[in-house]
Amino acid sequence: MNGKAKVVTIIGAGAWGTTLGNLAFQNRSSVYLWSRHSGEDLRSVVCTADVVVSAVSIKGVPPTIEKLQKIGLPEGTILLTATKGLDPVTTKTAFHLWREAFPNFPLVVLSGPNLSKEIDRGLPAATVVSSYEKTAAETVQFLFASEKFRVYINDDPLGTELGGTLKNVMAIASGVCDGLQLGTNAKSALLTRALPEMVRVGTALGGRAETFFGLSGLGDLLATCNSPLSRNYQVGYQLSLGLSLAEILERLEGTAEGVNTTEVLIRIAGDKNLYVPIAVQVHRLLQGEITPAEAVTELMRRDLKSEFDR
Ligand SMILES: NC(=O)c1ccc[n+]([C@@H]2O[C@H](COP(=O)([O-])OP(=O)(O)OC[C@H]3O[C@@H](n4cnc5c(N)ncnc54)[C@H](OP(=O)(O)O)[C@@H]3O)[C@@H](O)[C@H]2O)c1
Ligand SMILES: O=P(O)(O)OC[C@H](O)CO
Repeated sequence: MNGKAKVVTIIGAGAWGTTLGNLAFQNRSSVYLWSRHSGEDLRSVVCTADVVVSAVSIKGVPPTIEKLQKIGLPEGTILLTATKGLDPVTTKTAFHLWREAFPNFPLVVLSGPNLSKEIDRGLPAATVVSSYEKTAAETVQFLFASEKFRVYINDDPLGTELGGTLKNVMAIASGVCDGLQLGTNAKSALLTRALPEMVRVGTALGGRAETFFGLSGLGDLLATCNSPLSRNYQVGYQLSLGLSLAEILERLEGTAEGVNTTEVLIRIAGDKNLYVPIAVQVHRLLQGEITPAEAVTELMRRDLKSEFDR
């Protein structure tokens, strides 16, 4: 299948699934946006699709995979995952879960600095689609690319996905930084130190270091850590105002994957002996063990070290 795909089924009618559906529709694809609440038969909309997109949050990935395994997809269907999270049970990324479940299907990751509300307004943005199968990546590239949405490809799906996943933890820290009005120097220091922390974890989990310096790593870090549109940033910002995590999540519009990702990341870091000082403080903050101000103090009073150590 070359050029623009004709039939796209998007599983998950949340903010991101809806935005991706609109992008594909504007490119003249036939788009089915499927939600658990739509009442539509999933089998009928996936079995006719050239591309099946999973735009569900990480907690929805295992049940979605289970449904599709029961249905059985036609050979050659391209699977595209747009989730940015870590599975709390296995600690795996969505790419890993999809790969294990559908080893013989072309699998593509989409990740980048993509705040859906900006894309919905028609503002220009760029993203990355990544796959070990270049033809599948190119098909997805043409499926979504437009003058408003520039789509790059690469062949590091894990690194691409982990950039988008790990930056959510940093976005919570960034929201705290802004909420406490710590200033531009502090924000710059935080984001600059966040990137090597992401690289350390991301490469330990199989991503390539260079990928984290691209759109799906640094690009998404900058977008999410600087925008009040980010749900993860909002969590950090509101924690800094003294709200409890439970209060924040109750009022939050949509999913903040970083809350779960932080917890899983701390487990991974413990198992693999990875140095993740920012994530540790975000975790303690989310657990209610320390205040936002104490988290900042803890980061500032660590042993002095060489800039490029560990
Ligand atoms: N919003 C963005 O700007 C953006 C951009 C890039 C990436 N992402 C990523 O895309 C993913 C979805 O984000 P979102 O913004 O669309 O979230 P959202 O608006 O909160 O929607 C949640 C989505 O997850 C699905 N879901 C939740 N629990 C599920 C379960 N138990 N079983 C099956 N499906 C379940 C929902 O499916 P139903 O429709 O069936 O309810 C819905 O599609 C996240 O990993 C996020 O990090 C979001
Ligand atoms: O609203 P957030 O924090 O999930 O961020 C949305 C996207 O991941 C930004 O690229």
